[in-house]
Parts: sequence; structure tokens; C-alpha cells
Amino acid sequence: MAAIEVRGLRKVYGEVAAVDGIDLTVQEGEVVALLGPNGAGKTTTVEILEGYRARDGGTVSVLGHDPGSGGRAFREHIGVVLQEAGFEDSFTPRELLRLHAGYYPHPRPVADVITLTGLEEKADARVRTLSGGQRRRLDLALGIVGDPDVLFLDEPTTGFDPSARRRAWQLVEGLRDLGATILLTTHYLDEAEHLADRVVVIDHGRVLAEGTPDELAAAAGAATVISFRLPTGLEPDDLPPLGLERRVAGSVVEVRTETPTADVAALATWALGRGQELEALTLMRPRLEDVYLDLVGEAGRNGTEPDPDPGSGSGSGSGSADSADPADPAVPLTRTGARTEARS
Ligand SMILES: Nc1ncnc2c1ncn2[C@@H]1O[C@H](COP(=O)(O)OP(=O)(O)OP(=O)(O)O)[C@@H](O)[C@H]1O
Repeated sequence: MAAIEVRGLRKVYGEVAAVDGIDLTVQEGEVVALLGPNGAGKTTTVEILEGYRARDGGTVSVLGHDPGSGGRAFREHIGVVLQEAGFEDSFTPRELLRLHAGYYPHPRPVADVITLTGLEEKADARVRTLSGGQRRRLDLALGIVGDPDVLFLDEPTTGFDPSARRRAWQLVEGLRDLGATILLTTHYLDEAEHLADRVVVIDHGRVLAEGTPDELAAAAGAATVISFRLPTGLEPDDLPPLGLERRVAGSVVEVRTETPTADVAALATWALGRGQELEALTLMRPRLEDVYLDLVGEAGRNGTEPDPDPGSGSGSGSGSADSADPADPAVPLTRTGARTEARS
């Protein structure tokens, strides 16, 4: 069953169609990554699904609710990690988590959430003393404390150090194993490749492509590459017929193939038959990055590469007129601390 169903979604800012007819389905228990260059419309889309922005057209259903009017029954079942959150920074993470947990019918134990997000050392420190990455972990902690059925993660690991990122990935995988439905945006293509069952690439507010990373690669005609060093004394012409295309640079041979298993077997049989070890033998699957860059252009949308550190990304909508006005004031937001402050 679909947890999220979006048809013909539109959002216009003046002359700009930030979202221009997006269709999106996320099945229950699925992890879907929204990819696209800065300004593609990812945050706008996600914030409409979260109920933080009004739409100008189309239909949206999240767990059977219209987020625009879902109210408390809707908010109790979703978790949100916004691109830019703010906190009342005289609180501690433990205090904020307790406060947020109180708004949900079946919250996770606060101590578990602190451990899961690696916040043990800072659990009782004032939020103002947390580093950027530690604040982002707190965002994540606040997003999961309500044990949501659907979790929205907008660039969840931006600013994380490599081990924190790995840990966040394990956390997302754990949530998925427990049946959560997750929609995330990210500029880290390895993150999408690692976490997502399916990726949806958008630009200019429209879907350019969607599928599993492998499906996208196949549709783009990307092939696996077998690479090895030709044994001394042997020539490229001595090789058996392999793959679609062969490139030789010095003694290094690269073979593009759509049948890597058969070609590796043929190559291994050939080498072993000659008593040779193939040095530097590697098999490189098509990478999402190649397919992505093909789709959105090497230079990204505005003549710049997709921002690898999009903390300062354009148009996040934070602070915009219609970006943080939830339908139901009874349940707190994880942004700006406004709701939290009001309740504290
Ligand atoms: N509140 C707003 N007012 C005016 N324009 C906006 C607003 N929010 C977003 N936009 C515009 O809508 C478009 C889509 O922005 P959005 O933030 O959804 O992109 P994004 O894909 O999330 O980008 P990024 O990767 O930089 O976060 C951009 O052109 C942006 O400038």
C-alpha cells in the first residue's frame, strides 16, 4: 500500500514554478531519495508533504491524510528532520527530547534515542554549546522520538563527520527494518545509493527519472566496467571476445560490459589457462553519480556543481512567509523552536 501518494503537485512563487507537476508514490516501508540540484524543488515538495507549506495544485495523501489539513492525527504519525532547524538553545537535548516525546502517543524512550543518535556525551549540555554536526544529530533525534510511521529527512547528514554519517545510515536502516517509510533528500549520491530502495531525480520542479539506482543506470545505458592489467608478454589481441567495448591504455585494459558475470568467467578461464594472475583486476558497477550527472548536466542547474555542503542552500524556505505554519499547533515542530518555546 502507498504511504505517500502525490499527483500533479504544483507550487508557484511569483514567476517561478518551484514544483511543476510532480507525481510521486512511496510504498509503505520503502525508502525513497529525492535527488536534484540546488533549487530543483526538493525541499518545497517535502515541506508540502509535511504540511509546512501550502500547495497551489495537485493532490497529496500521506498515510491517507491531506497534510494541508491533517491536524494532530496526521502529525502524530510523521517525523520530520528539516533542512534548517533551530532550537531554544538554553534547553539540553534530553530536555527537548522529553518535551517532544510528550506530544506523541507512543514515543521511543528518550534514552534510546540519545544512544541511537550518538548524543550521549552532549545529552545534558545546553544546545547552544553543541557543534553543527551535533545539532544535526539532535534534529535527527527529534525526528525519530515520536516513533513515526513516515519519516521525512531533508539532507539529514549534512555537516556530519564520516563516522556520524555511517551511524546515521545505520539508524535509517534500522528504522527501515522496523517498517518505517522514509522520504529523504540528499546531495550525497553515495548516501542515496546506500540507503534508498528507489531514487527520484527532479529538476525545475519536475521528475526527470526514477527507479532503483540499478534501473536508472540500465536506462541510461551505463555499463559495468571490468579493468585489469594485461600480463607481460600478452597483447590485447590475445584476449577472448569480451563485453561491448574495450579500451586499452598502456597495459591497462577496460572492458564495458552488460554481462559482467560471463565476461569475468571468460577472462578468468583465459588467464588461468595461461598460468597468469591478472593484476589490478576490478569490477566497477555503474555509479549513480554518473547517471545523475548525465541527467542534470555536469555543471548542475545554475552553472555550479550540486552543492556538497548545502547548509547554505538556496530557497530552503526557512523563514519564508508560508513555510512554517502547521495546521495543528498542538504538536511541536522541530524547526525554529517556536512550538517548543510556546509549550515550555
Ligand atoms: N519561500 C520562497 N519564496 C520564493 N521562492 C522560493 C521559496 N522557497 C523556494 N523558492 C524557490 O523555489 C525553487 C525550489 O526551491 P527548493 O528549496 O524547493 O529547492 P531544493 O531542491 O530543495 O534546493 P536545495 O538543494 O538548494 O535545498 C527555487 O527556485 C527557490 O528559489
